[in-house]
Amino acid sequence: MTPPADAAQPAASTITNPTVLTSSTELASTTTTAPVQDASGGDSATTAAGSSELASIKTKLLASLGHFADFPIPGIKFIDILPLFRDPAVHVDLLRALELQIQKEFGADSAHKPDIIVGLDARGFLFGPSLALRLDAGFVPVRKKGKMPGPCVTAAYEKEYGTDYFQMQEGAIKPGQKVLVVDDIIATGGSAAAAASLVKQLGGELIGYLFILEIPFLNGRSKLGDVKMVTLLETDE
Ligand SMILES: O=P(O)(O)OC[C@H]1O[C@H](OP(=O)(O)OP(=O)(O)O)[C@H](O)[C@@H]1O
Ligand SMILES: Nc1ncnc2[nH]cnc12
Repeated sequence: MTPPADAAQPAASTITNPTVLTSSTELASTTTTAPVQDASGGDSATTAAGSSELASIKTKLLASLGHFADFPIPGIKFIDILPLFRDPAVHVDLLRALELQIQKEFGADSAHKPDIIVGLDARGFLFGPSLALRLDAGFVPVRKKGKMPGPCVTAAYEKEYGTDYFQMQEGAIKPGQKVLVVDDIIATGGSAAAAASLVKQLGGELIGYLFILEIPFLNGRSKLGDVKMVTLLETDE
């Protein structure tokens, strides 16, 4: 199967901590258009308190992940993000951390305020719509082939354990709209690169990717080209 023909340059953002992406670097001095306010009236992600809150939440989120050997096929170490949604307190923490991470990474640059959050089938649907509401953006799904009515654009891709097809409904993104692609995990990067190809087919402007978790040894970010990639957590498994 031919993977999407996206560029193969490493993404701009670099991860330094092998386990938790804490805020060791200075936080952005300004915020996105949907800032989170802290108790002092400042934007949370710009304060030391915001930075410390983000680090603390990340530790809790990492501890909530599940780990399963040989699923869905032998040799795969499957990381289960579903426990993040079982406990409402952890679910709230997750959304808060994603919002803070976006503030930190994208700052107030209006060029990086998304019009549309694109979530990938199926786990990107678990948090994409909630995040879109927080960012005052629309939500558009990328689905596996054959699930949506009407004319669709299609992209084939290979992932860590197989080949698949993604689709997006024609007209779901208007030409020139700024798009942030979100998903739970980036492994080989095949799924995210296919989603990017669909966004481009519809004329959207891809401004970045956001993942809850990265599996770095699979080097998925090498498939994403020169587009900003933000990840909350990473694992060395
Ligand atoms: O970086 P990649 O190698 O492409 O892998 C990452 C993708 O794999 C998983 O989805 P999966 O295709 O298993 O579908 P699901 O969400 O429906 O379980 C995961 O939710 C990502 O979408
Ligand atoms: N190792 C993994 N764990 C969970 N989801 C995945 N999607 C692709 N690879 C995965």
